[in-house]
Amino acid sequence: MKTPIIIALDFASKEEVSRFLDRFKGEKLFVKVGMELFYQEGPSIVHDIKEKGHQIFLDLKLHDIPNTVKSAMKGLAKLQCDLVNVHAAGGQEMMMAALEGLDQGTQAGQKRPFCIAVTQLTSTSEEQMKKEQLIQVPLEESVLHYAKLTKQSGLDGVVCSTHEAAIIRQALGNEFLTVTPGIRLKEDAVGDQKRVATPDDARKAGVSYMVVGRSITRSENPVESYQKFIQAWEGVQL
Ligand SMILES: O=c1ccn([C@@H]2O[C@H](COP(=O)(O)O)[C@@H](O)[C@H]2O)c(=O)[nH]1
Repeated sequence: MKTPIIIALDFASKEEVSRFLDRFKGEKLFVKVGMELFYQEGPSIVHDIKEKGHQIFLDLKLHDIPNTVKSAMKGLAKLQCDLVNVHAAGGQEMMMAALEGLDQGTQAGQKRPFCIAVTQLTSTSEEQMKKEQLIQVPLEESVLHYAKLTKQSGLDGVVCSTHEAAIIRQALGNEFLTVTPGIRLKEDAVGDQKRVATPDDARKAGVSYMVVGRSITRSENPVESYQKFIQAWEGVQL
């Protein structure tokens, strides 16, 4: 079975990443490199992690004018990650430009990375969205709207919370990826996340991948915590 978990490597240095990955003793993982790590270490961190045989989601959430996003994606394609992303709020023209950049930057014989779009961040509540973004529809409707726009733009899926994953699959099909952060075991601290769910909820909603960060990376025993998440996904009572 493919791993249902993407581990968010929210570390500040490659040494911390190395120490963390070494604990898994060669097990092949799907990991996420986000802004914190990429801005500290640059593209070499992607090469280092790929060399160890792990799959990579490069989570830089591009959001700029179409021409800038296209050029940035052309460069990022050369890193040969498995998954990259943009913000759907950047609009259809920007998302299409992201794909064009990826196509142009992908070398012959290589596979273009999957490209997904962030709908509403899992740290955003409906109340915040209405007050701060002035979007006066239910949050689920806003997420579904962005997901439809993402699909129309030709992208491969979205980042959303587990709570919206089932309606997105229903509307846009099982092939359209739903990648869901905000995953916690019942006993875990929620922190800054607003739309959280358990691995069991995520499996029932049919999500493609769960993203888990601090519950694994800040755990005293990350390997054991990772296994707990897999078991919880499989419906094992912990
Ligand atoms: O809507 C989003 C988009 C991305 N993220 C990222 O996922 C992880 C979650 O980490 P936790 O420690 O499990 O909360 C983090 O890297 C975020 O940048 C997200 O949380 N929500």
